[in-house]
Amino acid sequence: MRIDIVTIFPEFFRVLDVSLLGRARTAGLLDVRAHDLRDHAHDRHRTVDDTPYGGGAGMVMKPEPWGEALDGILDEAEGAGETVPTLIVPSPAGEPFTQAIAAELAQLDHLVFACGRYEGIDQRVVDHYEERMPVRLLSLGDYVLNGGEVAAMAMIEAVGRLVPGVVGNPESLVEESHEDGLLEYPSYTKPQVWRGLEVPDVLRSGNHGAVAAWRHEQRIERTRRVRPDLLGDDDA
Ligand SMILES: OB(O)c1ccc2cc[nH]c2c1
Repeated sequence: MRIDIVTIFPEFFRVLDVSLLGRARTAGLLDVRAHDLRDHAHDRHRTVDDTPYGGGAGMVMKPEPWGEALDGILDEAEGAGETVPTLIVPSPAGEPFTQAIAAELAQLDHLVFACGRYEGIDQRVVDHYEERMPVRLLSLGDYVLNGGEVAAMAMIEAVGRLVPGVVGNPESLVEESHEDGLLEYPSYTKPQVWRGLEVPDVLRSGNHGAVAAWRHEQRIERTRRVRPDLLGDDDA
């Protein structure tokens, strides 16, 4: 999977050179490229924002630098005969980003993240590129960050780890929270007793069926307690 990120803070994404995603990049499973939006602003001050039409506080990101940056990525993909990438725009006004959407995006060949700042990106950028490629406005949750970079980082990690081969043992992706609508079961490791707290006996029983049943019940109980909204009416 190729991932392009357009941002005024490309250095923010250097962290993707380490850990799991760093190894995936080295292995050629992920090709992540951060682009500086200011490289596409050609005035002396490399201006990427301006005052909002209609007034109001703050600044809006100008459409021209975005057009040049996104055209460059699109034209390269089209010139190489590649599939049209999907544009992801992190936004508090977007649809909630979920594990299901992460799994859906992990099937694609090429994602482009447009990281806004200030009061956001001129709406005509989304309107224009909806004519050329799939566009998804996605929100991390019902809160507001100062820009799209943190949200993009979270989404890239959630998607990237689902790309086949990135996680060494695919089994570790099964029964994770939200993978199948339930939260994950509690996990334990040695020592058997820690500060007077014991590991549940069933986990040391060697009875795999009993362990599986206990874990499933724990998932339902935890989901019912913490996230009843994830359960259907007859399970809540
Ligand atoms: O909360 B967010 O996901 C988010 C995304 C993009 C921008 C741009 C300016 N503020 C933003 C907030």
